[in-house]
Amino acid sequence: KPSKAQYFNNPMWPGEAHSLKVEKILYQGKSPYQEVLVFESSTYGNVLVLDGIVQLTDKDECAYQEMVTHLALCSIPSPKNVLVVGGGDGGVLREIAKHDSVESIDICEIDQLVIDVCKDFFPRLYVGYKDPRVKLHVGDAVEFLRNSPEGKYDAIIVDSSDPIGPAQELVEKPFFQTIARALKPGGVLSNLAESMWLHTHLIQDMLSICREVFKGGVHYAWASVPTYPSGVIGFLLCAKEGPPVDFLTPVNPIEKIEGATKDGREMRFYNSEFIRLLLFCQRL
Ligand SMILES: NCCCN[C@H]1CC[C@H](N)CC1
Repeated sequence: KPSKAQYFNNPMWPGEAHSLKVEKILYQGKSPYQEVLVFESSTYGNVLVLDGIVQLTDKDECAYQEMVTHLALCSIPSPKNVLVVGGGDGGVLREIAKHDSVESIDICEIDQLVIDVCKDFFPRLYVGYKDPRVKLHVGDAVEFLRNSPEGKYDAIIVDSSDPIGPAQELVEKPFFQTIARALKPGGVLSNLAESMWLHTHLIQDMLSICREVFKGGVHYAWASVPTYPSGVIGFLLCAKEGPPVDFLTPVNPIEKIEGATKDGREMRFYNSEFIRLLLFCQRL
């Protein structure tokens, strides 16, 4: 059991710690990559923790999964081939599946244990794997992307853990170059991009790398996720050179997705009013 002092030692957020009241430990184990913990909290439902870092909770996962997915997929007219890097819990798969234009969804997750644990304890996320368009690859995403055909994907979503440990190389230039190579001209990337309160230097580094690699434009967006440090998480929205992409003027009919309340496709966070507000702010 870590000492109280050790709680403040995470290099991603030194000097701060976050706590949730634990009702019951549901799973505790270790994969070749990380320690995996699932517990039932008193106020946020079930919680997934990897190497001591909260990855998602039942209550607020919708904000992250919807935003990291729809900010990208709503910015291109009709996404067909989509790749998820990481995302082993299945939440992003669930969100991608709401887009009828999508024909194939590849997912490359390095840790099979994360998938197995989410199957048992996060059914509302694991439902993403039920979609027949999903093809799961368990392995290293850098390797997977290197072997992917050039220009295969309309959109790539990098839903990784923090850039320490297994995900360290996912914020370096070679990785973004392999992403750009795998995207179609005018294809889009939505990439986890940490907190603007805590990681400004990392975000600046990622922005400058992405501005070199993605000539179609780079934007930083964020969402409120109360159980992430500082209560917000960011996303880098990048477009590969080609047909113009305007992230602030969604071309993919959001109403069509939101309107489809059939079979539980309603949104719990993302909505077109919100985007219009963003548009409005952007044009002030
Ligand atoms: N699909 C949920 C993945 C969560 N991604 C990360 C979890 C840890 C956070 N500090 C940053 C986002």
